[in-house]
Amino acid sequence: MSTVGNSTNIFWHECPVGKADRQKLLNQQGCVVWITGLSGSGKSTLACSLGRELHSRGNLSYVLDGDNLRHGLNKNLGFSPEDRTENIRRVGEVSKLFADAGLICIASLISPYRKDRNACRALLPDANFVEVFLNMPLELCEARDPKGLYKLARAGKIKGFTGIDDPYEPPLNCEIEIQQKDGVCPTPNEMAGKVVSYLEGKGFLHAH
Ligand SMILES: Nc1ncnc2c1ncn2[C@@H]1O[C@H](COP(=O)(O)OS(=O)(=O)O)[C@@H](OP(=O)(O)O)[C@H]1O
Ligand SMILES: Nc1ncnc2c1ncn2[C@@H]1O[C@H](COP(=O)(O)OP(=O)(O)O)[C@@H](O)[C@H]1O
Repeated sequence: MSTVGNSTNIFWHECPVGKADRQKLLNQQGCVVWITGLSGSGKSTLACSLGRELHSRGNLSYVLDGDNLRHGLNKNLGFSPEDRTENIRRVGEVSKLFADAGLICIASLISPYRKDRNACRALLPDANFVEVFLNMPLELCEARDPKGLYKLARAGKIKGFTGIDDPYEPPLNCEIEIQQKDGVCPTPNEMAGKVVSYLEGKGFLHAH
């Protein structure tokens, strides 16, 4: 019996079917691919491309996209520092559950604060958290501006927009960094290929 946070007198109930059993069934290792970067850097594009590639290889994955989760699980949260932290905390916990289910969980959120991403990492065995930094220049993201949000932020109509008047803290030790090469961004397929190669190399795409 123990106390966790505000929960008192709680127990942990162990089930007979565990992570190892599910991984065997799925023939893969559960993990979290955490994609971070500015709005417009290509997070959702990479998440979808990676999801498609894994699906075609027979691997089960699930995409947790920041924008989409704010339509449900996180719809009571805004973009204050406290709300962003709570947003990332919740998605970190959900990602942990998906990884425990044996899936390749693909989380794509701006997740601008290093300490929040590191807290998500700390929920899992370190090797099972694969941080992917979409390191695209602000100028490129702003030029893309598919939702017109940078324009609104520059006009002062959105306050606290990441990269404009709100901080983004780049990772110091991520597993994968995706950058432009000679001023050219890799294609979505190339970006996904880089992540698949990493997962393959680490043995996540097969049962051990
Ligand atoms: N103030 C502000 N700053 C940044 N982004 C904003 C803001 N207001 C709305 N949006 C839209 O919300 C999307 C980011 O949501 P996230 O949950 O990923 O953000 S965070 O991780 O909590 O910072 C983000 O989507 P992406 O472009 O997919 O990143 C924006 O469309
Ligand atoms: N690798 C890429 N090459 C060219 N365009 C891209 C690439 N990745 C994303 N885009 C485009 O950039 C815009 C922003 O991508 P998106 O995935 O929505 O970013 P985010 O989820 O980080 O906001 C979209 O219009 C998308 O088509």
